[in-house]
Amino acid sequence: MCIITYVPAADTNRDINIATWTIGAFFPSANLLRALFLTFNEFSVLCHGTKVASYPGGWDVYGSCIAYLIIQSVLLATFLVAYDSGWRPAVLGRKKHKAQELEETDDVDPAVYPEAVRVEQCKDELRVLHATKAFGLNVAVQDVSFGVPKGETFALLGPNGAGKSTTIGLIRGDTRPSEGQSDILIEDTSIISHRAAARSNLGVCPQFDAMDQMTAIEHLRFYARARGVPNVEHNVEQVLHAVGLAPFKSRMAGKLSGGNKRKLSLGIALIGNPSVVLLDEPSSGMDAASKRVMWRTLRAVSAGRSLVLTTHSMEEADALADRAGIMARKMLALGTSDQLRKKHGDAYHVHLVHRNAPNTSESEMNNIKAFIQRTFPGAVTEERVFHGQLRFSVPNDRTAGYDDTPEILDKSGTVTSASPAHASSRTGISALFAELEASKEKLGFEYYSVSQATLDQVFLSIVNKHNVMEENYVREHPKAKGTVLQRLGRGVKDRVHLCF
Ligand SMILES: Nc1ncnc2c1ncn2[C@@H]1O[C@H](COP(=O)(O)OP(=O)(O)OP(=O)(O)O)[C@@H](O)[C@H]1O
Repeated sequence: MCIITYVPAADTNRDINIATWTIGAFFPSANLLRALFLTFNEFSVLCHGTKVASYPGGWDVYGSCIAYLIIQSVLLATFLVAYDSGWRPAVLGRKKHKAQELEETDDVDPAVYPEAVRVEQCKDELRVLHATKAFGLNVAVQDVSFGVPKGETFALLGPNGAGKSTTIGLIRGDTRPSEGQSDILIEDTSIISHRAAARSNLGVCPQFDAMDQMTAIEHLRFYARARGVPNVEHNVEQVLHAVGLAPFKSRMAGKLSGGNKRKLSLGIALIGNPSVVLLDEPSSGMDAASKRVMWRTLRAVSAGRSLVLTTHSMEEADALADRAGIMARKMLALGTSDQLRKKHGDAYHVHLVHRNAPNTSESEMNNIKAFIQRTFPGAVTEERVFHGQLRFSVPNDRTAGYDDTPEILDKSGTVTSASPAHASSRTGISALFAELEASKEKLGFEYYSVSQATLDQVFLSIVNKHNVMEENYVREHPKAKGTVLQRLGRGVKDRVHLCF
């Protein structure tokens, strides 16, 4: 339009040709547009002076468009294949840099470093090495390292915005790390430099079910063919049975229940029998019963594979994972549930109910509080007493809290001192029970329960310790005191496991 408006009429044809050839050299769509102009002889592009061009294959007719499109197809297809296989021109190379610096300045759980060292040399099916990803100035994942050997389920936990999905994106090869030292190896093949080869051993169950207008079995066949599985029918049947979808195989995917849709997503991830499977919130949106069916399915399919699971449900992580990593941008803590409990939730939580509840007097409750302070040094008692009920937590290693002559309550209710030998024996859950039983009658509490820290409490304890803020919270509440999780933590009540 600009050419027609501003260029003298005698030069219009020449300038339209120059413009469409120049733009067409870079954009395939410009060649299609020129071909359209030629077809309808728009702006008289098909005319040579007063005559219509006689040979359609000429350079100034369709020849230039066809030649440009052929060259562009070859170049772009080559670039696409190269890009997909992980190749990058040197100028776009990732910055060589500073994982070492990050390590030296970080203040994280000491268990994280041995894992980073172990994963450098081990033969785990999945190895994440110094994964780092920044979006502009926002560092979403910083120097995260972990390995998942065959047969292990690893749970990646963290608050919203902690970088879990970004880590999964890095493992999938969809997101490229920002740092030169980062690498992700699947069966010793780098997803960064050999994406297609590494992905042949990787299955992904995404957070949201991506279903098409096909039945369950058609979905599995489609993905089996797309992955180049040799014996499609056999593989599909195996997967249908493994995930328990055989009775629904002929149902349209859109008409499956929420739980069965998740199972179909899991089935798609298992097509081709990959050795590493990523599960992004596998039971999100499922009710309690379906969740448990899903967990059973996951346990059944986990044998002989490395599973990485992201979840917000500590219960799920506790039920499925052999090890868990708690992250908020960087890895904050890592270990088995028991190791994490021991390190970050090493306390027994006790819940007492007085026999006169709910009409208990203040002095009766004060007596119990005084008993707790005397008998369990280091115990933390909740300030509020709920109608004759009281909660307190006792550090597991209570020996450390005793002085040389600790006090205990004898049968007559008077305070006596214990020998050091007695003190050293008063550790562990059995000693806790013994002390509670010995004083139960005198102090008048009728029921009590003792539970270990849950993974929820461990999680809260870790993120509180590291002062982790939920994403956007600072922006919206600049004057807020403490982390969101601290505030949540104040409301969290201990769970009761053993009742007497
Ligand atoms: N494509 C992107 N562009 C810019 N920033 C991004 C992008 N993807 C993620 N981020 C940022 O990276 C950080 C980590 O996000 P991520 O989605 O990995 O967290 P998450 O732990 O998976 O959170 P959630 O549990 O809520 O899913 C966030 O601050 C997010 O805003």
